[in-house]
Amino acid sequence: MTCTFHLIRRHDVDAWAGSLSGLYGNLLKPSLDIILFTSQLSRSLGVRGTILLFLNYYATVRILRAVTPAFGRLAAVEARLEGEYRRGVGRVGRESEEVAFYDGGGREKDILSRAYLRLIRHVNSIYKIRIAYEWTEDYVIKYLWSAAGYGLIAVPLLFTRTKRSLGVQSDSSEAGRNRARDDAVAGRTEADAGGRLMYAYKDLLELAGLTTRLYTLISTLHNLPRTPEGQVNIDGSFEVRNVDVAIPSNSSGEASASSTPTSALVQDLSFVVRPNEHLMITGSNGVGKTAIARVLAGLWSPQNGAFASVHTPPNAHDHMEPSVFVVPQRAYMVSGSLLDQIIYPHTYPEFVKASRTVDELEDILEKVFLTYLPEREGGWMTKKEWRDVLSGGEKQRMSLARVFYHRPKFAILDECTSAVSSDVEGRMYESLKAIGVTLITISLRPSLTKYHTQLLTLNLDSSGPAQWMLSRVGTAEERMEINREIKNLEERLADVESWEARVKELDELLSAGGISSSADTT
Ligand SMILES: Nc1ncnc2c1ncn2[C@@H]1O[C@H](COP(=O)(O)OP(=O)(O)OP(=O)(O)O)[C@@H](O)[C@H]1O
Repeated sequence: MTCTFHLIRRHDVDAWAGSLSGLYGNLLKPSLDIILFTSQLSRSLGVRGTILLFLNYYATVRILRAVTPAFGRLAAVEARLEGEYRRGVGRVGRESEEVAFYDGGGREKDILSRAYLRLIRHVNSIYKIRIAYEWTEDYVIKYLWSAAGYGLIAVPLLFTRTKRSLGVQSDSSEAGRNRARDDAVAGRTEADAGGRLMYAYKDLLELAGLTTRLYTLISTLHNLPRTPEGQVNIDGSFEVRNVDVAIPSNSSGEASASSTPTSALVQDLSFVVRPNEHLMITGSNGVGKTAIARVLAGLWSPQNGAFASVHTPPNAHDHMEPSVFVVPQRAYMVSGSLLDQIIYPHTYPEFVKASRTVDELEDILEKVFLTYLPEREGGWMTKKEWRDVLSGGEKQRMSLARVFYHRPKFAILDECTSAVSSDVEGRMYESLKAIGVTLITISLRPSLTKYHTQLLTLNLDSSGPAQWMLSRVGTAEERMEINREIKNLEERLADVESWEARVKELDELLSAGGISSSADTT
């Protein structure tokens, strides 16, 4: 029994706790080492001690099982939320120009903030659950097992009548061993502190890297060019005067003061688009058509110093709808429901606040030939990755649906119907004009010219900026009148031959009958 007393000591108790932790960590399956350990220990503990030991195992497992949260499910939800947030950040980064054209910054910030808050709330809830769980785990494993250990140590004392003097002797030698062990622990702790300092250095380096990244982000944001001050034309026209269109030349994006003629894509551009006078901008690839759209939308500063100006019509009084709406070349689909696609960059609460209705949206879908979509996709509130679900032509028609929804005074359409068939394209253009939207279309399709009244043609010039020419297209009535006149003249030209033949006949008659012609008489 004395032997038992020596064998079961504090470090044995610690070892049990460690083994149990390992056992629990291995999903409660008895591992080989715990079986060996228990069998060894049972020799010293006897039958009662072993039964108590197993009862303790059982109690611990039941308690930990009862308090263990579903960590697997929590981790899966965390991964999904983090994925959603990162996908959102990636989308905005990748399609930043489209978002800027739509003026959708606020909407995107709202979407990303919501995704971030959902993630952070979930992570915080995991931390809270983890604290409660780890607290319970520590208490059960440390204290329940310590208590059990001491109980087992007491077994020989409680159930035998041997002399305690032996225990006293052993105590004094035990105290010596304990001191030695404490010294060893102190030494280990110092070494451990040194190790922690090294880890702290690594953490500091990581922190410095993150700080640099943050600094770069803040200084880049700080250096961004100020959005050009919008000048408003009270008469409601869109006016561009003496503007040089050039690629922003430095990282700060400021219009280059030394903007030489060679750096400008188009030089000294001027035109006025009055309401219902539609302008088409055409020219070969890379000539600078989209660059003009960027200047018109206020993304690039107009250059040419004080001479340059871009005047836009004033926004609506309630600021709910913009006076100018841009549909970019690449169709942009926002994350959200089918309804969100049409009302973008508005949110659903804004849609409700503006008293707009689903019936209106159905009318709009009719105008862009997408009436089948809500039924096919399972309703207006269906959420999908629309970028992948809709075809190229469907995405472009959805982009045009936004113009029908927002009804701006001017719509800048940057080759946004290139994947739509010509007849459908023409009908959509007619519908837009019918609701009073003035079009500024960028296109390479000559078939679109007839929907416009002015044509701005850009011609590439290898020696410098593109040459531009503004011409009048004419209304449909004017074109019909000209056609009528041409037909009339052609009909009259067809009679020329018969008139010539008659003149010849008359000449022959005069010469044969001796009748002198009026010309001869005179
Ligand atoms: N951000 C930029 N940085 C550098 N070069 C640019 C930038 N944006 C446009 N460019 C260049 O400016 C020129 C005009 O581009 P732009 O997109 O306006 O052409 P485009 O006439 O619209 O052509 P396309 O018909 O192919 O759409 C191109 O040579 C293009 O490479």
